[in-house]
Amino acid sequence: MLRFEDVWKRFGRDWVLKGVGLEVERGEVVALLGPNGSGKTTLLRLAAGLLRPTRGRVERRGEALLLPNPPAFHRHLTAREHLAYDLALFQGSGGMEEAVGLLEAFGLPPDKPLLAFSSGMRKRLALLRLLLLRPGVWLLDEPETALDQEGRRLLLELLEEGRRRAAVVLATHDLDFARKVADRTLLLGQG
Ligand SMILES: Nc1ncnc2c1ncn2[C@@H]1O[C@H](COP(=O)(O)OP(=O)(O)OP(=O)(O)O)[C@@H](O)[C@H]1O
Repeated sequence: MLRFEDVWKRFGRDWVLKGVGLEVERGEVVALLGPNGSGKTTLLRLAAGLLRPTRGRVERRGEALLLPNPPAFHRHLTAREHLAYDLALFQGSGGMEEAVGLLEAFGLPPDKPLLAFSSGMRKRLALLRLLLLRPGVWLLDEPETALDQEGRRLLLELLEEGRRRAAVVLATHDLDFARKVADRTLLLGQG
């Protein structure tokens, strides 16, 4: 579903990624590890097609959804309005009835503007979009942050679902979390 072939990325004079190779198929969860500034977010943005490699190739089959950290939303919309907007943009996704059911299951108020959501609530909404919009490639930037215990439980369940439906790449600083959820890890920032 996702393939990086000898990918190099430079910003100005600084090389952030140097010859990254990566292949992720449906059914696999790969964790990106590495210190601050080692290029994890850059790799996710390349995978999403938001950046181009300076050298090398990035290939992807199917739609990708990037969950940035913190999640980015149109803050004046309510959760229900935002999901209606998302559904209009994404092909092959679920319907509004499913959206409302998921909001309930994730404990989120449908009619409150998102600017009144806490950071954990925004994170939950971002995770919910993965189930609703059904992308083939899930790109998650520090998905475990801002979540309470119940939110973390939802995330672990969601990643099991992700493993069934998609190719999943996630960036994290939490080694225990990476060990628990990932089939493989890729360590960035090593020379
Ligand atoms: N658009 C950009 N323009 C210039 N430099 C950038 C840009 N995006 C990222 N960088 C630089 O690339 C390097 C890698 O950044 P990136 O955000 O990918 O790291 P990261 O591993 O995700 O870090 P963190 O763990 O802090 O989230 C940093 O030095 C950063 O300043």
